[in-house]
Amino acid sequence: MPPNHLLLTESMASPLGERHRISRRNSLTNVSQIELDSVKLGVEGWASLSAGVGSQRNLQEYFQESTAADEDSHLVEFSDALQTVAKALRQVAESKARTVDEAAEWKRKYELEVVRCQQLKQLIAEKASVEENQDEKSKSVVDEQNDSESSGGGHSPPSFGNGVCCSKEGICNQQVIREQGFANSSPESKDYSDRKLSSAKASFHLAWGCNGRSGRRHKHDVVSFESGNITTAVRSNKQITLQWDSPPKSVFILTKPNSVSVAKMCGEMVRWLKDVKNVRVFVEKNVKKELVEDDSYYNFLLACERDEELALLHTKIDLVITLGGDGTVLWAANMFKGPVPPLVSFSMGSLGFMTPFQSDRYQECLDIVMKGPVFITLRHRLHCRIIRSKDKGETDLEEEDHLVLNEVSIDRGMSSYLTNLECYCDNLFVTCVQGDGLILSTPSGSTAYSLAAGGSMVHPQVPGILFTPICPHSLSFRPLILPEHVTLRVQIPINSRGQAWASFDGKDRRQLSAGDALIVHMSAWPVPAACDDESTHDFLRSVREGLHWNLRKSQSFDGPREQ
Ligand SMILES: NC(=O)c1ccc[n+]([C@@H]2O[C@H](COP(=O)([O-])OP(=O)(O)OC[C@H]3O[C@@H](n4cnc5c(N)ncnc54)[C@H](O)[C@@H]3O)[C@@H](O)[C@H]2O)c1
Ligand SMILES: Nc1ncnc2c1ncn2[C@@H]1O[C@H](COP(=O)(O)OP(=O)(O)OP(=O)(O)O)[C@@H](O)[C@H]1O
Repeated sequence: MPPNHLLLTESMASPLGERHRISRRNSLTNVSQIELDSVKLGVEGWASLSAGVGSQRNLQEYFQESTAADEDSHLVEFSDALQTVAKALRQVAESKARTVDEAAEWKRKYELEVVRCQQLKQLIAEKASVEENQDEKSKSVVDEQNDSESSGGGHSPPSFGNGVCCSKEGICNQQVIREQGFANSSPESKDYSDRKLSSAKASFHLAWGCNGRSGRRHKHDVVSFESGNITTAVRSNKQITLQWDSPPKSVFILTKPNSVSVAKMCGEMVRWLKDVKNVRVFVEKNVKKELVEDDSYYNFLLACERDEELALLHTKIDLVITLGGDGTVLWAANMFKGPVPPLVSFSMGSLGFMTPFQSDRYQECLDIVMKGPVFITLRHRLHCRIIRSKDKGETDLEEEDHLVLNEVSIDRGMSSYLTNLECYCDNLFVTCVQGDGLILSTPSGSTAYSLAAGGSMVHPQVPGILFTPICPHSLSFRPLILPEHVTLRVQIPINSRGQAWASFDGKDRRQLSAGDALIVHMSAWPVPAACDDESTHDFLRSVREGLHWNLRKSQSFDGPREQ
């Protein structure tokens, strides 16, 4: 027995013990395997000693090396296993998010289909009533003729314009305003007065031409109505013209709050619209109250008192007028969750990027717009849907919809962590936003928050969705512009460190928790904004005058020095 036998067996105990533990954890070995290993190690150690190489130091090094190598290989195995599990978890999360997304998309299609069916039903009912009216009319004419023939005189029957325009033109914006169920209303009932208001809504059509108003090229009608509401079913990047078929009869004025000059202008405009233009004027509830408090003359003003009335506002209003800045335009757009009547925005704010009309020339401007034809910019909006995933339960999903004219932004709010936003475009993974957040903007919003975050300025008629990161923590994360038809999904990963916050046109902040998703696509309901001059001229003027774009003193040229 060598003198250091004792030392040898003690030194062997520790590494084998460690190995034993690891093997047990992995359930790969059993007792006999460990015994075999011990014998092997003992023999190898003994052999090296007996070969005369061994010293106490050599033995220690030998055992340290073999232990480290063993541990390394098990750690590698362990980390491989962890990676496989992580990959599987990610695939499950992705497929779940995809399913949620697809469900939302189907729901959206279903809702559109329901709307379409309702409109078709309305159309059919409308045609039937027109035919009935015509039958009755011809019958009464025949009756009258008979009467006059029999009595030798008489007068014409009362004329109801109901549906004549629609029967003549096919689809026009009159159709949407006739709510079902009015047929039996008595003249005293509220329904009847609503109906009177509704059926007085003006009719118009849109057209686009390649060279604008003065162009010689033929202008084509754009059938972009769905029962009279402007949709983006047919989008055109050409200049669009709005032509009234009958003059506008009802106007809704929206004003910036807490401004004396705006309130004064509103009062003046209301008088002019009533006395000179003879139109019905709607204002917000609080505005009517303030005006009436000052002067009882304003008692004739109409205001929507109930939410249900607000939801049907588009069926009563021919023209929306805003007095304020861009915020008032956003406010007006937000009031219409579906179709939006043509909008005329007067500049009474500081920047006024989307407010082309000068308020001191309001009579002249409104005269032109109400007479038509007038150029309009179809400002596209984004439809945003928050899908909540409470406790990750499949059935426990809450949904919430928003329509934005500028943008939806997702930021880190009060959290000091970087955002971790997984972004998908039509279910294709795009990127993970690590930074302060992300802006999904319309071309109209490209000159607002997105611009401040480094996004491009885009003409409002260019169809697309801007994908602009906010302070990304990566040198190569540049903004993108995606085509208008895509559906974007921003997913808060389950393992996200912090929460995120979504804002819609800078308002209605909503917290997004891990597992929640935001789905964004182009809405079918744009804001038809009247142009002062023409869409491109208005845009370039705003860029130059509002933002002082590329303002620089020209270099001087005094000519070459004379030799
Ligand atoms: N860092 C930023 O630039 C920043 C930060 C937050 C919000 N915003 C913008 O403010 C908007 C909300 O506007 P608000 O008036 O209710 O808030 P606000 O009163 O804070 O005004 C924001 C400013 O943005 C301007 N603005 C708004 N929409 C614009 C557009 N489409 N093009 C050019 N400028 C525009 C307004 O004229 C105003 O000067 C949000 O939709 C967002 O785009 C910008
Ligand atoms: N009718 C309204 N009711 C309540 N709030 C409104 C209304 N119209 C506008 N606002 C809000 O008032 C704020 C200021 O409005 P707006 O941006 O039009 O004026 P401004 O700040 O003077 O103009 P600018 O944006 O050009 O600087 C905005 O936050 C907007 O959301």
